[in-house]
Amino acid sequence: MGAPEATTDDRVPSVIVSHLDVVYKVYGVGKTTRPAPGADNVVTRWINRGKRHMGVREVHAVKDVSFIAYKGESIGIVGRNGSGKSTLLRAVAGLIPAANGEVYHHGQAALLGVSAVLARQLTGARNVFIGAQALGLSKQEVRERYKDIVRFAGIGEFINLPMSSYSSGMASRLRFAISTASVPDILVVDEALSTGDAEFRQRASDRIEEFRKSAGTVFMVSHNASTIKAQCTRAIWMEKGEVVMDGPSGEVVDAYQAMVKAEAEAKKKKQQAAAKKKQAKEAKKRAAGSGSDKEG
Ligand SMILES: Nc1ncnc2c1ncn2[C@@H]1O[C@H](COP(=O)(O)OP(=O)(O)OP(=O)(O)O)[C@@H](O)[C@H]1O
Repeated sequence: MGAPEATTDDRVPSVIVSHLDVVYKVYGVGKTTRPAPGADNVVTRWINRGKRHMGVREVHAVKDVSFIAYKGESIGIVGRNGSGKSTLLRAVAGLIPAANGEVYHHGQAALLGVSAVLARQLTGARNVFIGAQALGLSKQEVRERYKDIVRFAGIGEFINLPMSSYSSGMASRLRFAISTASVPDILVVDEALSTGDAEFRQRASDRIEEFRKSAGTVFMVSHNASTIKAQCTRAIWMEKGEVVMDGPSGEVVDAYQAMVKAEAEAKKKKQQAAAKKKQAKEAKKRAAGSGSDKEG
């Protein structure tokens, strides 16, 4: 299925993904390279000296993906584990290079997540400054927004304690609050809404919705398909690195969930059939055993 029909002609593209391929190279897997049979002689060994090539495995995580995202859209990516959702988001945020194809941005893209720069041994307060500055805010801007960030995180006095003493919910709330202190044109959210309590999730989704309405573009991944349905205007279903469906979030999520359900039912049926077969085999064995006992 193609991208959703334009409802108006004045939609403004924010991200254009054109025939995008992302390939990971995993080094050090498999066997060392061996010379071809018959070629293992002094000369080839000398030529290959020092080249103890470990195998390189390529993982083609995103395959020939194309779509256009518009301002004011929130796009959820659904798909099973390993289907390429996070890789696609990271490529959209400009964090992974394309092996082929292009990603064009109209505006600044940022992955929601400052985890990499935060330090667990430092206080939440210190991390607010580190994280917000990493997002490009000046010290003065962080000072101005500090109270808002802390209020949004809702962690009270804990802000003055090291982050290592936080529960995972508290840490993720603070990360979210810091990450959204500076709002880019294109916001990429990777599973941020799955943590925290219901109240925080609501506030987080309100913040994302506000951002979308102010003509930003939001991309998000969530393993919870209902989050995508509730939060997004559009969804893209990925399967083995390829786009299976792209359209209104309700339709795409329903189709994805129907596939997951059908697969689970088929698996259950297969397991039941296998169990039945095993039972029949055991019964046959027992019957044969008792027959030979009688004979004996
Ligand atoms: N850094 C990496 N190096 C090598 N392979 C990777 C790397 N990151 C992801 N992959 C592989 O790329 C494929 C897509 O992974 P990706 O994390 O994008 O999928 P996903 O749909 O987000 O998965 P999940 O739902 O489990 O988070 C998988 O086969 C994964 O093993």
